[in-house]
Amino acid sequence: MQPVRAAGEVVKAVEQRKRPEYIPNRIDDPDYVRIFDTTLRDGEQSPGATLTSKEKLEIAKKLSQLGVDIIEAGFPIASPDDFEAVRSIAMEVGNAVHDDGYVPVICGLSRTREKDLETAWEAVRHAKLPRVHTFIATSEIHMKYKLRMTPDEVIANAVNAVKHLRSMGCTDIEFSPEDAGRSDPIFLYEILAEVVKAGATTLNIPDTTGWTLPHEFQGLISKIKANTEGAGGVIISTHCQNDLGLSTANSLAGAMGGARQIECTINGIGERAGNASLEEVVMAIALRGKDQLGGLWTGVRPVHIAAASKMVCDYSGMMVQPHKAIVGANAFAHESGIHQDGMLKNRDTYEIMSPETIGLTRVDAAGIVLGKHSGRNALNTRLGQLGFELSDEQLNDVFRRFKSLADNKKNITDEDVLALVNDEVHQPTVVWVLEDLQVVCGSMGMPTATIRIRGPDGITRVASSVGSGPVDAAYKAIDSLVRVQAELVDYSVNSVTEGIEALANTRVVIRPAGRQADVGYVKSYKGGRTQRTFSGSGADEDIVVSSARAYVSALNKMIGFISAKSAASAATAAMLGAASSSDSSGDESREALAAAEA
Ligand SMILES: CC(=O)SCCNC(=O)CCNC(=O)[C@H](O)C(C)(C)COP(=O)(O)OP(=O)(O)OC[C@H]1O[C@@H](n2cnc3c(N)ncnc32)[C@H](O)[C@@H]1OP(=O)(O)O
Ligand SMILES: CC(C)C(=O)C(=O)O
Repeated sequence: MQPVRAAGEVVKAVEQRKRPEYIPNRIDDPDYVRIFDTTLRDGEQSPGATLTSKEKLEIAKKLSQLGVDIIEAGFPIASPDDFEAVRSIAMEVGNAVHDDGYVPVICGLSRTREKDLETAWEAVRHAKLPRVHTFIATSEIHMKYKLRMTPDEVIANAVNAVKHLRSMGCTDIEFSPEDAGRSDPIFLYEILAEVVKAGATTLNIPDTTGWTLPHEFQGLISKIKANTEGAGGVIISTHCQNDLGLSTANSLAGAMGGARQIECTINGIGERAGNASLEEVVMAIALRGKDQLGGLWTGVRPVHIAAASKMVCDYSGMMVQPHKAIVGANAFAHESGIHQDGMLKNRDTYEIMSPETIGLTRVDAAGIVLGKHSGRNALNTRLGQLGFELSDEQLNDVFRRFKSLADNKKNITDEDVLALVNDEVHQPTVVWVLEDLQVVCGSMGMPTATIRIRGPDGITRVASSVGSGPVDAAYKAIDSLVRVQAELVDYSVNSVTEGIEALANTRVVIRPAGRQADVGYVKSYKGGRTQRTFSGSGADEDIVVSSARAYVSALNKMIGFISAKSAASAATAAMLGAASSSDSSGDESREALAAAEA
């Protein structure tokens, strides 16, 4: 087994290896696999992923930093903008030679038509290492229905295209028999042999519809390799679409079958279900190349993967799902208790690579995300980071409440944890009880709330207020009677039952503000101090009522804490609402409180 810390060393060692000199139809190291990135061509074919020329140029620079061998920059005949994007990438990125002599090959895609080929060559030819990639379909269904050509016409088109490229001075020529995965292998051998004779230097084998299985694709590649070997030097390449979710597996199987170029995209974006994901292919080879893939290696520097992934997400608008391998938000996050316990004891228990390997740094060394499945060890560790040392008994109490909170709230934040501890330690000694609430709201006029609330002295008071919305109006009405100053830190609503009459469960977190702002801080593990917070929850079919209940409950806890600190003062007594008037209006109660405060 390759332990993870040692895997980090393996990655570093790969990064320090010098890639073989670039020769189109030959690689002097038999284990070196070229990475051909087609994010800007196949990736841009993802519905809705259109990129501007400027974005393409930025991505190409990032790909060069990542160290991919070939950048397929676009399909120049597709539009003047595509042409310009490919041309500027060829001029700029294709001439920016790195200190170690590496510069990416810049490639443009083209049909077999002369005008396409000329446009593609014109777009790339100023790069230091220009390549044109031409293709034509070879499966029966494509030839018959799409191209409406006989197999002989397809061969003639392919051969003429390669010859035309040669005649223009292009010496790095990739040819793809589109839909090879569903083509007759005998026909493939025939057309591939012809294009190699005509001058093709790379034979790319596209599984255009993601139809093949790994063992099948490996077999196809090894037979193609055996059949073309006699034709002279040529590199075999894979291009696997992901329709059955097998693109990475098929690409690796292709490499095991003898392919020495893998086509892939950042985040696996591409036509339909996408393409093989660069980060998956590269990391699989980096981590398992030595022991399981016959010593294969690539020139990609994994430490730039996270940044490249983020850039492609941002520019293409194609978000990565949270559980995406390598680059998903959860790829290095651990939520369940048993895993968190393992991670805290030794990170190799649940991680086969560290996030730093792909250029990520994480705040929490063990990648712990508190949630429904967390255990005591994880919670206690986070509490320790937040500056708390709890007895076993206190931990058990907090843990019980933590579990019930996690049942209703997806993400448990540090604020939640702080509020739980504070709530547990500072139970309310005085209680305001929300009796009634009425709101008027809608698209006309000012949202208004009227509340009837009973104070700790047993007296019921009424107040009204306007606000920016019904919840805000209700909170302001409550504030006018319960005279503590609080700032809302967090507000969340979950429906705890299904259907139209679902029960809304609201949770708020508040902290003392204004005159009370200075009451009690805890040390934060990020440095500095964190103010105490107090949480409250309320449930009701009416979302405003549940919000008001949650707020009153949090206020009660905060008042309990403040009163414990200064129980004897008259001002505190007033603040707690211990005024003597009975069933009064908001104004009367405010006057009574003001008098008591004086
Ligand atoms: C598997 C792949 O991913 S291949 C790459 C796919 N990418 C793209 O298509 C994106 C860019 N494409 C485009 O902008 C346009 O399709 C263009 C500019 C290339 C062509 O546009 P149009 O000339 O209007 O043709 P249109 O797209 O409608 O049809 C494609 C034509 O190319 C032909 N064709 C398809 N592949 C090839 C090929 N490899 N070689 C020659 N002709 C081909 C088709 O048979 C069809 O011909 P027809 O019009 O005589 O029936
Ligand atoms: C142009 C070729 C390589 C392609 O994208 C495919 O067949 O999927």
